Amino acid sequence: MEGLVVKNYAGFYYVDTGKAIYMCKARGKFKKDNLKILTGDRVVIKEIVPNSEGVIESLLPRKNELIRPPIANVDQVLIVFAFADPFPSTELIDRLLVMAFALRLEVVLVFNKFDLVNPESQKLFEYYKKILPKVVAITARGDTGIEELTSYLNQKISVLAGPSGVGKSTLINRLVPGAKLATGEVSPKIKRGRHTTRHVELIKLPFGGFIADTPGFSNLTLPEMDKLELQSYFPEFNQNRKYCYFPNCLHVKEPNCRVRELLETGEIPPFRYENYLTFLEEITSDERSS
Ligand SMILES: Nc1nc2c(ncn2[C@@H]2O[C@H](COP(=O)(O)OP(=O)(O)OP(=O)(O)O)[C@@H](O)[C@H]2O)c(=O)[nH]1
Ligand SMILES: [Zn+2]
Repeated sequence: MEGLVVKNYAGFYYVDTGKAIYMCKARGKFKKDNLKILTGDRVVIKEIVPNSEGVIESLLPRKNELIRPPIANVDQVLIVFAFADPFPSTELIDRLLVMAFALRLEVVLVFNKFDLVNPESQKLFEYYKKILPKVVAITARGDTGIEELTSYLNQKISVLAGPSGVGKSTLINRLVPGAKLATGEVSPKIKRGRHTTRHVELIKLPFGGFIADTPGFSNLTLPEMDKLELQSYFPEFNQNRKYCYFPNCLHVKEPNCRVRELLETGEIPPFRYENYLTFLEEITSDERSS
C-alpha cells in the first residue's frame, strides 16, 4: 500500500493511505542506510494490523525538501499577510516570493483581515493581483475569500509563511474545524522553543490536500543565486527585460532600460524596484564574500 507520512512522533511514522492512518515503524534498512523519512514523504507500507499498524518498506522519490520545518514534497507556499494590524511589509512579501520561486514552489499570496482593509493596503493587494496568478483577499474570522482559497489548496501539500499576528493559526482553524491551533496568546520566546522541539504535522484538509501545522521560511536569508537570476522572480521585470537594450540588463544604470522606464511612468511602483535593488545588493555581497 502507498501512503503519505503525515507525522513522525515518538519513533512512529503516521502514514495516511487515504483509507486509514497507520502507525508505522520503518524497516531496519532505513537506519542502516542512514535514510531519513520525512513528513511529506510518500512511502510503501505493509499492513500488520488492519487499518491501524504497518511497516514502512520503501521510500518513493522526493520532489523536493524544505529544511525548516523538515518536510518533503511541498507543492506550494501560502504567503500570508494582513490588510492591517499588522500593515504588510512589502520587503518581506517580496523576499518570501523570491525564496518560494527560487525553490520552484507555487505561491498563493493571501491578504487576511479584509474586514480591516484601507486604501493603502487595498492598493498593494491590487498590484500583486496584477502580477501574480493566485492572490486572494480573505477574512479568516469570517467567510470572505475562503472558497477561492480552498480551491487553491485542493489536492496540494501547502506550507504557510508570513509574519506574526497576520492570522495563520486562525486560518488553519477556519479551514480545519477542530485543528485547534493556538492563536495569539503565545509569547514569542516560548513559541520559538515550541517550534524547534515540535514535530511538523500535515493536517488533512476536509476538501482534499494537506497543510503543514508549522510555518516555514523562518530563515529569511536569500538563497545563493546569480545576479541575472533574481529578476526572473519579479514577474513584471521578467516580462519586460526583452525590451531593455542590453540582453543581460540588471536594470541598475544601463542605458535604454525598459524596467526603469516603467518605473518612471509609475507602471512599476517604487517599492518593487527598491526591494529588487536591496536583494540584488544582498546577493552581490554574498558573491563577494564567498
Ligand atoms: N480583524 C480580524 N482579525 C483577525 C482575522 N484573522 C485573525 N485575526 C486576529 O489576529 C490575531 C493574530 O491571529 P493568529 O492566528 O494568532 O496569527 P498568526 O499569524 O498565527 O500569529 P503567530 O502565531 O504569532 O505567527 C488574533 O487576535 C486573531 O483573532 C480576521 O480575518 N480579521
Ligand atoms: Zn533593464
